[in-house]
Amino acid sequence: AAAGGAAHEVRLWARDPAQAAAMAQARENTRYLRGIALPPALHVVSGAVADAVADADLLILGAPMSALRSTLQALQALPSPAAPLAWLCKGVEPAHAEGAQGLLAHEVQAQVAPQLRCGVLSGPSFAQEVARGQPTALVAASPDAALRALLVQAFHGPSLRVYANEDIVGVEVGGAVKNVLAIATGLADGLQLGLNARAALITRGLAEMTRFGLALGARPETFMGLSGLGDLVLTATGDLSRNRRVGLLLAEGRTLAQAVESLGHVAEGVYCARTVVQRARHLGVDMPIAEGVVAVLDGRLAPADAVRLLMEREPGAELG
Ligand SMILES: NC(=O)C1=CN([C@@H]2O[C@H](COP(=O)(O)OP(=O)(O)OC[C@H]3O[C@@H](n4cnc5c(N)ncnc54)[C@H](O)[C@@H]3O)[C@@H](O)[C@H]2O)C=CC1
Ligand SMILES: O=C(CO)COP(=O)(O)O
Repeated sequence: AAAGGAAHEVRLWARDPAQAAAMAQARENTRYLRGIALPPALHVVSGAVADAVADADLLILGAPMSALRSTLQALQALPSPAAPLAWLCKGVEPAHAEGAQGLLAHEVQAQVAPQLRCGVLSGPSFAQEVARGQPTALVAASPDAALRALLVQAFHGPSLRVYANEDIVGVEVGGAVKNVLAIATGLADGLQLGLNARAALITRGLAEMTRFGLALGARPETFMGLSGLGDLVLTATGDLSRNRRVGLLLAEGRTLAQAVESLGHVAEGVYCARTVVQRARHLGVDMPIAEGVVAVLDGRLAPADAVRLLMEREPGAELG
């Protein structure tokens, strides 16, 4: 990464020592980013988390939502306070033993590591394109203005524009819900329902995302930004999306297990769709497209029947 012309010294910690050793030796992450050389200023390490984060100025968590709570707990348990942290996770936390359902990442952090200075980096950003240096715009969200500025300064560069937003609720809702909606457009495209159907799903999906976010205290404008409309358009239409590919595979007649197996990577929408819908119901928010996705994922509805039920709903006001 380059900021203000200066290269950062970056330590990439991987939990699997064998994987870390292979990356360090090949100077490439062959599983995720084949053909892209790791920059010389990036050092791959594994072992104790405390050693990996020692002396760091900024921590970035590039792992799925399922890893967030345990990672925050590990940072909270360090003998000296950890550096500020930004996560890349897009989703809501699955149900867990303490009973809370569908927490956003900053809500998990407030529970387990409230002293940590935290934020999220989000927005339309397929990893392969970012790694190739293709132009990308991101959003850095945190209630902490100094951390937003630190993230912008650290990541803004010739191929990466980073905008700051204080609305972490809206940014995290956008990142979570767009994954569920990308499964929906994958289903529709897999069924060859046409471009009109896809545009309708994206637009009415954005309305669902916005209703859900407003009920959680987000600002409406955030959903018109990079982490809302921006990431929704990317993920719902771009075939690099794992969530969209799950929808395409289900529409071909694959089972969910087969679809997940053939992807080989995490599609967060598969894990968070049910909890998003449960939390929305609890808040009294109507999310018919997300409900349809859950019914398909659960095997209660065939993809074509889910679309038919959406079309058969009572007519309503567009802005209602
Ligand atoms: N891949 C992409 O293009 C983008 C992904 N995201 C989001 O970032 C998050 C991570 O995405 P990916 O890297 O694609 O996910 P991934 O699931 O493919 O893998 C991330 C890495 O995290 C590791 N990991 C999993 N659990 C862990 C744990 N408990 N402790 C330490 N490491 C652990 C995995 O072994 C893997 O190496 C997701 O929430 C995703 O929605 C956001 C923007 C773009
Ligand atoms: O979040 C992403 C792009 O912004 C990646 O989307 P997928 O997880 O669907 O691949």
